[in-house]
Amino acid sequence: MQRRAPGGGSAIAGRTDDEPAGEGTGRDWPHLAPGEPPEIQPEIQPEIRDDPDSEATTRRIRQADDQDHLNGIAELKTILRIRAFRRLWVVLGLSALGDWLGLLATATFAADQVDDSLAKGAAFGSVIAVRLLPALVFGAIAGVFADRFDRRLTMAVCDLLRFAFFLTIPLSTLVTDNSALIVGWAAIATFAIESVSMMWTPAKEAAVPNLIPRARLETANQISLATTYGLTPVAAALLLALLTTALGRVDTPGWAAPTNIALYFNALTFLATACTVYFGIKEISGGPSAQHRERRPGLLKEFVDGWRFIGRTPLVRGLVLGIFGAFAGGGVVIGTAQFYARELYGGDSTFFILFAMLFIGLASGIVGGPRLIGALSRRRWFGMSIVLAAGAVVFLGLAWHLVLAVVFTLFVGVGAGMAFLSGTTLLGGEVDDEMRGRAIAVVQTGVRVVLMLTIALSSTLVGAGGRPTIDLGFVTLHLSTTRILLLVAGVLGVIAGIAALRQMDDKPGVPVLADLWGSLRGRPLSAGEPHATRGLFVVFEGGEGAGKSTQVRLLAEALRGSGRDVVVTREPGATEAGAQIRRMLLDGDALAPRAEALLYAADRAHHVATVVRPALARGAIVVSDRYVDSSLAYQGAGRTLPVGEVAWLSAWATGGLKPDLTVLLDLDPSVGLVRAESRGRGADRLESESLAFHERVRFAFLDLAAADSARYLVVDAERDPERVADVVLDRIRSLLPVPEENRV
Ligand SMILES: Nc1ncnc2c1ncn2[C@@H]1O[C@H](COP(=O)(O)OP(=O)(O)OP(=O)(O)O)[C@@H](O)[C@H]1O
Ligand SMILES: Cc1cn([C@H]2C[C@H](O)[C@@H](COP(=O)(O)O)O2)c(=O)[nH]c1=O
Repeated sequence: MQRRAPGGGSAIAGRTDDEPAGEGTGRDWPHLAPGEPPEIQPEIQPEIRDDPDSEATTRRIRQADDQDHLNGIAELKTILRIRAFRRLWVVLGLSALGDWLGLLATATFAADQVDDSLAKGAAFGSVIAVRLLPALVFGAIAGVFADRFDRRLTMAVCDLLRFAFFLTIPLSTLVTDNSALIVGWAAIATFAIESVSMMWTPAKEAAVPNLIPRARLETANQISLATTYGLTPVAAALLLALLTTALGRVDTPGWAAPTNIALYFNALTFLATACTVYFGIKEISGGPSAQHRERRPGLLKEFVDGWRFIGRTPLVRGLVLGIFGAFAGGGVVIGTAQFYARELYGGDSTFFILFAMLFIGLASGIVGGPRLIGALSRRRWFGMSIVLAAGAVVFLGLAWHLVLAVVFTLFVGVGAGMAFLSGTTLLGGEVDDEMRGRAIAVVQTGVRVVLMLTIALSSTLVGAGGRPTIDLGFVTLHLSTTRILLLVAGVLGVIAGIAALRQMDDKPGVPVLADLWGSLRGRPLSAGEPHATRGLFVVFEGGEGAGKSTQVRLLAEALRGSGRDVVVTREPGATEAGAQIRRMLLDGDALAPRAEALLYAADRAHHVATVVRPALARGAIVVSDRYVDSSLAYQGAGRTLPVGEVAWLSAWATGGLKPDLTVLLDLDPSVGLVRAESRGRGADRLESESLAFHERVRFAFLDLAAADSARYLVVDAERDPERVADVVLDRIRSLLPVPEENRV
C-alpha cells in the first residue's frame, strides 16, 4: 500500500525523504511476481525454430554478443563526446597519476634520505601514515567547501596548492642536507597535499553529475574508477621504474635524482590540471547550487545541516551504512590477510595471490557489474553487492583450501567493486546538488577512518589472539582468531547489507531474489504502480450468458440500498475510447489474436486509469463486469496465446491493480450460449466461436480460481439468480467495511 511521504523538503532529487519510487500493491497478479514480464514466445512455426546446436544459432549469439560489446564502446564514445566531461576525465587522469606518483615518489624519496634499514622503513611508513591523517582532521568540513564555494575555483586553487607543495619536497634538498629536516618537511607537505585533496575530490565528484545526463552517470563512474584505480597506478609505477632505470645509468646531480624528477613531473601535472579546470571547464561553475550560493547560511550551520541530512534521509543513511560496512569487511580482510595465508599453509606468495584476486575481483565488479545485472534497481544492486561481498568473507573464514580461498576472495572483490560503483552512482545521481559535496565528503572521510581502524584493530587482534585451544575433555578444539574475525566481520557485513537494502529499497513488495534472477536474464521485475485505495474492487467473471450483468446489477442495488457508494463498470467499453475499442473487437472484421489481446489491454489500461483507480481512491465499491481474467481465459486459453504474455500485458496495463474479490459464475458453455442467444441480440465475434473454444475458456477460469482461492468466490451459475446474489452478498459483506490496514 502506497503511503505518501509527509511534505517537507528533501534533497533527494525528485523525491521526498522517505518516499520510495514505487511500491508493491498487494493486488498483483498471482501468475507473475509484480510487473514480471513473461518469456515472450515466438509464434509457433516449427520449421523456423532455433536448433540450439546449429552453427547459425551459435553465429547469431556471437553476433549479438559483439553487438553488446560494441554498445559498451559506443556508450564510452557517447560520454567522451561531452566536451566538459572529456576534459574533466583528462584532469582526473593527470591528477590521479600525480597522486599515485606522489605517493610512491614521496615515500621512496623519504626512504632515500636515510641510511639504515630501520630508519628507511620508518620514513617510508610515516609518509604513508601521514596521508591518511588529513581525513580525520579535515574530512568532515571538506564537503562544506564543495557545496559552498564555486567548485571550479575550489578545484583550481587546490591544484595550485598541490603543485606548490609537491614542488617544495625535492626543492628542500637544495636548501638543506639535514635528512631529518628533509623527511620532516616531506611529511608536512604530504599532510598539506592530502588535506587539500580532501577538498578537491568532493568538489570534483559533486560536479560530475551536472556535466552529463543522469542515464550516463554509471558509465562515467566506471571510467573514473577505472582511471583512478586501474590505469593511473600502473602508469605511475611504470613511469617511476622507467625514470629510475634511465637516470640510474647516468651520473645525475642530487637534485635530478629519479624520485626528484618524478616529484617535479608530479607537481607539473597539478599545474596542468589547475589551468585546464579553470580555463577549460567553465561548466563546472554552473549547476543548481551556483544560484543559491549568495544566500548560504554560515559555515557551521552548513556543516550541521549536512550531517542532519545524512541522518534523516533513508537513501543516504543506507548508502553510508552500506559503504562503511563494506569497507570494514575489506579492512578486516586486509588486516588478517598475512595470517590467513599462513592458515592455508602458504607464505608470501599465497598472500600476494589473494591480494591480486581481491583487485581482479574489484575491477571485474566495476567493469562487468552493470552488464551482468542489466536493469536491476541500482538501490537493490548496492545492498545485494554488499551482501555478496560480506557473504564471501564468511565463506573465506570457512575455506580450508587455497583454491576455495581464491574463489571467495574474488567474490569479495566483485561484491566490493559493484558496491563501490553503485554507491558512487547513487550518491552522484540521487543526492541533490546542494548537499552532494557534503555527502561525498562524509563517505570519503568515513571509509578512510573505517579502513584504518579495522586494519589496525584486526591485525592487532589476530596477532594477539593466535590459535587458542579449548579442551572439552573428550576433544580439544583448535580455534583460529583469523577465521573467527573473518566470520564476525562477514556476518556484520551481511547485516549491514540487508539493513542498507531495507533502508533504500525502491521496490518494496517485489521479491528481491526473483527480481535479481529476472534481471540476470534481462527481465527485471518492475515496481507495482502506486495506488492509494480505500475502496473495494469486485469483479464478475464467467463465460457467455453466465449471468454476470444480472449479478452486477443485483449486487449494486443491494449495496446502494445500504448507502454505499457503488461504481458499476465493465470491460470492454466502459469509457468513450473503450466503446470504440469494443466495437472494433466485437463487431468489426476478424482480428489477429495478438491485435485482439492488445486492444483488450488498451481498453483496460484506460478503464483502470480513468474509472477504477479514481473511484477506489475516493473509497467507492467498484463492481466490474469482466477484468483481466477474461483476457487470460479468452485470449490465453481460447486463442492459445501464451498466458504468461497475456498476463504480463494486463499487469502492465493495470499497473498491477488486482481485484479484492473475483466472483466466478461457473456455467456449462452450452447452457450459457443458449441463454445469451435468448437475449435476441445476435452473436458477436467471440460468442460465435466454437464450443471447444468456450470450454477452454471455462476451464481456464476455474484454474485461475483454484490457483488463488482466497481471492475468488466460485458460484454455480445454474442456480436461480436470487440465490446466487445472496451467496455473493454474504461474501462481500464479510469484506466490508474496508479493513483498517487497507486504508491509506
Ligand atoms: N441464474 C440464472 N438462471 C437463468 N437465467 C439467467 C440467470 N442469470 C441470468 N440469466 C439470464 O441469462 C441471460 C444472460 O444473462 P446476463 O446478460 O446477465 O449474462 P452475462 O454473463 O452478462 O452474459 P454476457 O457475458 O454474454 O454479456 C439473460 O437473459 C438473463 O436474464
Ligand atoms: C474483457 C474481455 C472480454 N472478452 C470477450 C468476452 C466476451 O465475449 C466479450 C465481452 O462481451 P460481454 O457481453 O461484455 O461479456 O469480450 C475477451 O475476449 N477478453 C477480455 O479481456
